[in-house]
Amino acid sequence: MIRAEHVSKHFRLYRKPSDRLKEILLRRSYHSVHQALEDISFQVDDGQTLGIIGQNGAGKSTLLKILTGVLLPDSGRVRVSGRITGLLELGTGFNLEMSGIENIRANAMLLGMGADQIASRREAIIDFAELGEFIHEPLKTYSSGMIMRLAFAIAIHADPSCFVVDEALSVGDAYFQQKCMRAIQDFRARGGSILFVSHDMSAVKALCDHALLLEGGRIIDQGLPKDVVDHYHAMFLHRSHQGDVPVVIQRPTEHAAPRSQNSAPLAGTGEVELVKLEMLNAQGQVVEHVTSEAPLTIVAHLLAHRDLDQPHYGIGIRNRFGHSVFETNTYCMGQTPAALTAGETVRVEWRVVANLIKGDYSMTVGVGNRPYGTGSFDEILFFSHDLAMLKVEVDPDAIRYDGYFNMHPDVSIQTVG
Ligand SMILES: Nc1ncnc2c1ncn2[C@@H]1O[C@H](COP(=O)(O)OP(=O)(O)OP(=O)(O)O)[C@@H](O)[C@H]1O
Repeated sequence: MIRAEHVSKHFRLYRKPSDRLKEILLRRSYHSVHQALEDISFQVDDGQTLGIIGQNGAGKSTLLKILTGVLLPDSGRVRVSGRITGLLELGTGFNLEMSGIENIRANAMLLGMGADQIASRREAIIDFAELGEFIHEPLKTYSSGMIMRLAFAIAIHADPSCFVVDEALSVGDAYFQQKCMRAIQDFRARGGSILFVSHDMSAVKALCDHALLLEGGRIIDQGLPKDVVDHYHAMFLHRSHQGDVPVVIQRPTEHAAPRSQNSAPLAGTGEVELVKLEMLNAQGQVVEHVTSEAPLTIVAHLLAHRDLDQPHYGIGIRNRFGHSVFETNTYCMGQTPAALTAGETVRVEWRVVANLIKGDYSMTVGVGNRPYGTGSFDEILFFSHDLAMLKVEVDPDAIRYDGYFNMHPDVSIQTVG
């Protein structure tokens, strides 16, 4: 269990190093104060994973340093039941002149392991790191990925009760990253608590039980990973908007229930309104459920409150974890929709085949203007998730498959020997 209670931390910023000395000698202030963390409180229970997200400089590393005891908070306190380890400050305490084996001993002692414990875990650490003969070579001959292997192997074998997973994990190759993720999942299944700090929002949604969003050193949102990640994405839409009207970012208040079709958009200027969103079956009837593999038509009626010279329309389907199963927009599809005049309503009809596995899905709708790049827009007029729910049921006679969706494989089998 990890608990942070009202943790705050500031840094003094000096414009030049000599200002520190001047401050002492002249007894005048030569610094400005930067509040890196302000009143941070949360708890991660045993067997739980908390995702910490936020833009560069939001305070994530500072928070991790305080949790792991590398930095002291100005006020507030942190309580950790047991040992907290991770890859923070990758290889802190490693000696580059010493071999991998020698570093295992030194680093494990730094993490608080006793001599007997180190001796009994040594082979397991060496096996996990898979460094071959390099384990006998000095660390200065290692690549950053090899150092990460060693650091992770030691940290996960140090019997932690809390494990910090941060971007340092991405230094490893794909094979080792997957191995680490499996070890972390096992650790969680045994009751360990995990702090997961990442810019990979899909991973946050897939791995975490809860998430918190930091901005300017404060927690501006916390809750289900899916909702907090939506909020984070909405912040980017906010920033990318170049128009005159401020973007409205609205957090859904009720996590479980889908928002009504006329609720304010999650992000957008509000200059386009979603009047109606319907799903129709092959017979043109409005439905909320569909059989896997059946045709489905999604119809959005969108009312423009201002002229749009290059409008584009987007659609998305997400599963119950908030993972995007499919999304596209008319720009990505190479379409050039007609310009819209204020007061006009446009009917956008998407005809798809619901080749999805059984489950609950939700609809995303977006409207942008003036596209550029690989699917970005100068203006986002409307963008909202969870607008309508779709239940996909499985036809027992259909081809059986698992995963997210049916890729309609073509298979051939030959006897070759
Ligand atoms: N030792 C320090 N002295 C002065 N300012 C600091 C120090 N460490 C961090 N800061 C400042 O505190 C703020 C938070 O930094 P922090 O590294 O915690 O952010 P972050 O969310 O981890 O960012 P990133 O995603 O880029 O790693 C930043 O504005 C940073 O410049």
